[in-house]
Amino acid sequence: MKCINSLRIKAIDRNCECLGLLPVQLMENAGAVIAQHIRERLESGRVLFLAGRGNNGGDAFVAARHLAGSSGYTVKVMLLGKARDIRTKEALHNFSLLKFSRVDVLEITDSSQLETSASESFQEADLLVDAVFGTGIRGKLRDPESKVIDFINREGKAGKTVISVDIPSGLDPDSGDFEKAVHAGLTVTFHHMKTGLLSEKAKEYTGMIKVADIGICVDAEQYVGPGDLMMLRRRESGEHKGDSGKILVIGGGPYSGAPALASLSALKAGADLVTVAVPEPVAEIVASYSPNLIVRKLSSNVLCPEDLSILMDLINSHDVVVMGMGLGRAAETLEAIRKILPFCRKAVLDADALSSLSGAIFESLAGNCELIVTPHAGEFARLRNMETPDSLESRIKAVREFSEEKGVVTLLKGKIDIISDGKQTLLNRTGNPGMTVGGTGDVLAGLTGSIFSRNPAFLAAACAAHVNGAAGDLAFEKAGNGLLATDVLENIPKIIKAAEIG
Ligand SMILES: NC(=O)C1=CN([C@@H]2O[C@H](COP(=O)(O)OP(=O)(O)OC[C@H]3O[C@@H](n4cnc5c(N)ncnc54)[C@H](O)[C@@H]3O)[C@@H](O)[C@H]2O)[C@H](O)CC1
Ligand SMILES: [K+]
Repeated sequence: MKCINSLRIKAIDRNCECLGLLPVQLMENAGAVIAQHIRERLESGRVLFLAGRGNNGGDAFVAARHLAGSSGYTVKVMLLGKARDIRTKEALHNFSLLKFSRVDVLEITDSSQLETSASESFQEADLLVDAVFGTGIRGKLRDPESKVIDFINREGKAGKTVISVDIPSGLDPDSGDFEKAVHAGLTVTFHHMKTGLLSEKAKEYTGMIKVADIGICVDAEQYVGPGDLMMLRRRESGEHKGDSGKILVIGGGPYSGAPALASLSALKAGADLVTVAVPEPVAEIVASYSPNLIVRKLSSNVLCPEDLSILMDLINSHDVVVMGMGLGRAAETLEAIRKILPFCRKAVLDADALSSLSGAIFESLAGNCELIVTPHAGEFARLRNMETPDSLESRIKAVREFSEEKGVVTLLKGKIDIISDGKQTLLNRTGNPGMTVGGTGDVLAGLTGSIFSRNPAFLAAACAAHVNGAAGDLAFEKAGNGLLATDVLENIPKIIKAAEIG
């Protein structure tokens, strides 16, 4: 059964919104499902909704409005807080819909009200709807919410049906931990099972669990979108130089542009410091590309095992090593890469470096180097020693299996990029045919390394693919198929800024 955590839900909601499916529409669907479950358990009678100030409460407002419209029900909403304090615009939207004659709303601002005026509402009710907290619960419980949970459980013990909206209030949706929680008879959770609901300790609180479809479009979940970028770590004020990433790019040899593109891309994606280590003959030219780059000369005209001594300090003093672009495939270069990798904590391997990878290498890295590989279809075929399938479904399967088997994150570039860590898989559909121009892969590798320095590997690779394609789409608007890798490079800060992750 597919399980999901509260951060992912927020990302999917945001992706839905960017695809035109608004949170209030999802809330309307959620509330309608709750109303249906209430009708199935209570043909007529008095229903008390305990509504928190977040969107969990918003779902209850919608369900209350549905029931108020059906004959045979008396509907009361106990709002925990003042309507004017409702933070989430969606919940407020539904609260405003509640100003109907047939919905009685009680604002509970102080726990003492529960001992007096509000307590008979609990006794009179035939069914209670627990919508105090959903996936937005944080930290220690405060009153009146904490007291309301006691009241709900008291009535539940007295034999009343308690339906919990999304999560029994008080349970942590991801861990299932709780200080205290509602004992639900039925939990109606939305879209996917929540990991916390399946935990041993939560079992006695959830009652029967129903997973309800609320109309979330599969694209919001399957394709990288602004919601996923929202999950990236943000730069905090007061950070020190280097906190936003120190990237070591090891590239060049036959080519000098490739390592420069990767290095500049890492800087434009927000890295604080980028050092680029290149063979001696191209060092001057790479340095001439930009004063922003710190250039280190390797010992000869291609990367070779003797360079390890030069590189050791650099590897230790940088967060991520991005390797491959323009290195060429000389045997001594591939040998050098195999010697370097075990000393890296985080690495992005692209282009020629991928030719150095073999089963033994992957095994030697397991556990000490987190690796992201960014092959195109041809490089992926060489990595796997078999053709890269044509169909998207078969490619997804191949990428997932390869990633799981090798213990790496794979970003397989294509019309639709496929990103997997062997368990999760995301697709990316930003980008355009103009991006087949040379150098865009180098830009992507540097961008990936930069985001990876501050985020988990899978999320970093997925978001890098999205940002790179979006930067390429901006370039396409201006230059069509004449776009250059440097145009993509120039657009990266705009995309990063728009996603507020810079
Ligand atoms: N895609 C979906 O699954 C949808 C889910 N919906 C519902 O939205 C909630 C999540 O809404 P959110 O506003 O993020 O969180 P809550 O409603 O749980 O808000 C909590 C509320 O309570 C306050 N609070 C948090 N912690 C505490 C505490 N320890 N003590 C007191 N108060 C606390 C906080 O300030 C919030 O205001 C999800 O569960 C679903 O029910 C959408 O409606 C549709 C899409
Ligand atoms: K709830």
